[in-house]
Amino acid sequence: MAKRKSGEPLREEEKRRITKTSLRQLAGIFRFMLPYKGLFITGLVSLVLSSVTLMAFPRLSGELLDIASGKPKYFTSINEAALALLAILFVQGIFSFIRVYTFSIVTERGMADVRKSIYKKIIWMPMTFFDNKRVGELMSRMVSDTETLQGAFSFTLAELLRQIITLVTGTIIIFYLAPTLTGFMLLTFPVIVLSALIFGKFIRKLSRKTQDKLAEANIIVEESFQSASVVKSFTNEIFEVNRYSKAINEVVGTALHGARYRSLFVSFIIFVVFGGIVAVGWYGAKLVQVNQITTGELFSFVLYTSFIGFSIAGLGDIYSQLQRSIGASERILDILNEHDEAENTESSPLKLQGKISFENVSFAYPTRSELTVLKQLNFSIAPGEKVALVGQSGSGKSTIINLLMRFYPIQQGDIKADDQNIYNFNLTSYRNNIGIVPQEVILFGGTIFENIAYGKPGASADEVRKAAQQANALEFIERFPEKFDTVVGERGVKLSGGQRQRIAIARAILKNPSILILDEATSSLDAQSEVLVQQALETLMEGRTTIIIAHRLSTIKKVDRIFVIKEGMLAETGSHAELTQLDNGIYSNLLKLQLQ
Ligand SMILES: Nc1ncnc2c1ncn2[C@@H]1O[C@H](COP(=O)(O)OP(=O)(O)OP(=O)(O)O)[C@@H](O)[C@H]1O
Repeated sequence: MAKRKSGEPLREEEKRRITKTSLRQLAGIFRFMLPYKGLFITGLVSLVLSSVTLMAFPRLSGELLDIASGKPKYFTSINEAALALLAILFVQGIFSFIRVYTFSIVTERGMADVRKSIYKKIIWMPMTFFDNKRVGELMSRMVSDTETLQGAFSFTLAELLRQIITLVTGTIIIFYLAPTLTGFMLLTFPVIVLSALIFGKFIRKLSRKTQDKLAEANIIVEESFQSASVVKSFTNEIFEVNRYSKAINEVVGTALHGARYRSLFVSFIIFVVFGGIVAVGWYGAKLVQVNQITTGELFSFVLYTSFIGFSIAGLGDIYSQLQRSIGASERILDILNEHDEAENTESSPLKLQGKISFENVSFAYPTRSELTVLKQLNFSIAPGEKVALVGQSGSGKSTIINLLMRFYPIQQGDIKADDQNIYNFNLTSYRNNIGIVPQEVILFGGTIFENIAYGKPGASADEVRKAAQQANALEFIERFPEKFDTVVGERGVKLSGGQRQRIAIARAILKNPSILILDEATSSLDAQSEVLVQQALETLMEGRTTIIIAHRLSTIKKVDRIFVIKEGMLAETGSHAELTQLDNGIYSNLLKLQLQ
């Protein structure tokens, strides 16, 4: 997710009206700053003091000129005035240091708390949440929204306050210093501000168009790089180059169209602003001539107005930063207010025997409520029994496992473990009793040791070694130069499919669950790996209730019972021998197909 720079025009979805309610949204995030409120207030006070102190600077600079021309007001010598200026710089330096440092502490710590809270929230969300959200979207919540807020708390809010202080005190001082000149200047002001605002808005619209075009071109890059194999297999390199060139040419066209107006805008602004300066300078010089103000006062006036001018110019950017921050805090609060699965009760030790029963279970995924995936499903599996789920793709096998894992709430019926409703257990205690060896083994980027110990965080080296041995993994691990410390995953050694499966088996052995779920890999391993994996699985299955989503004949033959699932219902049950005897049975037909 690209970081949005300040000064970049806001996208339509980033626009937020700054109202009481939207500011309250931003304030909602403030609760994360509350633990550091003492520091935050110190920062605020330092900010006010440093801004106010700095406002003495233009006046004292003017005083230097007045002393030189023999019309001193506050000091008698240039040296004295220069020393006072240095003292002011020094004092405001101290205040600025305190402000920046305290704000940094508050935002770094506060935002770390926000990040931890979002992460904790998301990782505890139920599966339905992950079905609805894309990982990229969640990442941007974690990365760019928190970054925007960090900017808001460490910089934007402070800047807003500083600009307002400068604007208000600056205007009061120039009114006091040279009322007629200020009056004259204020007359020229609306013309400059209004024309800049109207023209500026038009220019921003144009530059947003360029950005949209650039985004379109970037999508082509992203898509084609991600699907490089598709591009190549269709030999569409030239087609893609042309597509990208066309998109980039459009960017240039739109950008140049905008550039014409931007160039006009820049020369216009320079003319108007400097025109204003000339007008004020002309009028100021006349006032000096008739001794209504001193040269020093005119100089101070010019400095103050430039301070004020910069503040006004900065406010526009701060306004869009604030809008962006309100959007970010809205999205973050939305996530933080979601209902997660974290339970208030401590997980207690629970050791199930492993009896499983589905009683009249009907289910539709929350994201596709119109499709009933499981229909009045009934079955019971005895402790230690081995069952294979067989059925066509989409028949509902994985769904049965998802429900057993309590990934989704069911709409009808009961799922029981050891004759108790599974929804009555503490979720963590319950899931601790189930081990899964998935079809696609996903290893984390750490070492082999860490990946096996994932099954039992805090496991000792001996336990991990023993699990690896039982999973037939020890031999290949020992052959790596770094043994258990070998880094797997994205970087480092890539493990073969069979090796990855054995790591997953070792992980499950270490977890020592009463209920085991094996989702057989569809892609076949070479004969030797297959034997090693099978042996490891048999060790793993010993004494555990096992449900296998079966694809291989060799596994199916060995199980106690086979459940044939058809369209979310149990169509046939029995042992391999029993089901093969059925004339025109689904299982026997499937078998014939496989054998063919
Ligand atoms: N997360 C989900 N959200 C919505 N619908 C889903 C979800 N997961 C699966 N489905 C739908 O539920 C039905 C059953 O899918 P399921 O994954 O249980 O089938 P399966 O028998 O395991 O298939 P396969 O052998 O291909 O893995 C399918 O129609 C599928 O499209």
